[in-house]
Amino acid sequence: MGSSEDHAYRLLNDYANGFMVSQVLFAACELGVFDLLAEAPGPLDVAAVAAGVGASAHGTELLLDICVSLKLLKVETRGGKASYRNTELSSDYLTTVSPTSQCSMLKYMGRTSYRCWGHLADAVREGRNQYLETFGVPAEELFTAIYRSDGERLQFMQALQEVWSVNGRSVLTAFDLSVFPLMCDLGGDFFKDPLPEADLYILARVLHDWADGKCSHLLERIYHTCKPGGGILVIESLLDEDRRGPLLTQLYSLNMLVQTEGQERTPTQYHMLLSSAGFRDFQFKKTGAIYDAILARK
Ligand SMILES: C[S@@+](CC[C@H](N)C(=O)[O-])C[C@H]1O[C@@H](n2cnc3c(N)ncnc32)[C@H](O)[C@@H]1O
Repeated sequence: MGSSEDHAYRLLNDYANGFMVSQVLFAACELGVFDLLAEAPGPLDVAAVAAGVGASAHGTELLLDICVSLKLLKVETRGGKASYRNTELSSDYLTTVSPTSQCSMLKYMGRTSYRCWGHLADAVREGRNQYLETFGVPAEELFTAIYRSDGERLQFMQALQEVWSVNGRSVLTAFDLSVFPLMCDLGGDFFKDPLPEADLYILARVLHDWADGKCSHLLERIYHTCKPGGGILVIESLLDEDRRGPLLTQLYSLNMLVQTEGQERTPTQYHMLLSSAGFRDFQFKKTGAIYDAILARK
């Protein structure tokens, strides 16, 4: 007990040091390490990477070697000189040119979510998001901090799309949507503006931002505008019914606490919200990927 050989102690250390791994990813993307290596004609040494990303040689060397340990980079040493190149993982997901790039998502997480998570204990204590403490923005303005500049707005938009470049297929093929000729992804102010008439309304990662009252208000508005026989496709990460998993969805729910007014929900919770708004024929599909799909009909 209590020795560094102890499994429990190692696990504790892994958990405690996990934030450093996230920061390595965020920083390497922010500095453009993977893009530089993707554009280079061959592997680059520390001095070339440091010069290319405008960073210190010492810091760059530490960062690159950790990336090797994390399997984000490969290193080869010739004549005592180390040269680095991207692995398949970083080429696929960490270079901006890749169609499955997650760079904007990681930059958004580093610049926005991570900063809110720094106030997690307060969020738990107070049961509300931490925008005021983190960005000086009123807690009820959920998207003011995220859209705090044109650059951040664009970054967030790209981040949203990046997730679907990897996860889109599994949620859009969960149900046969060919019976819905006219689909609508809502824009404008969906709480106030008139909604366009459609056969299918897609609400992806929207309900998890809001408390039950606002979700019900939005779903009732959609129900009233939806064509008879039409439907609603809700795309969210579903919690297990006992709310004790999956771990990633539990973490997302905590993220909703620090960043929104909402939470991740179980299939039963979504069923209740949808049926009280009038929707019937509730079906849900766990896709096995990060996001799941729910379909209900008018
Ligand atoms: C978590 S994002 C999900 C976006 C997109 N559906 C996706 O899955 O990639 C939530 C979106 O809701 C939008 N939003 C927030 N309040 C809104 C409102 N009152 N009317 C319309 N859109 C709103 C935000 O701008 C943001 O783009």
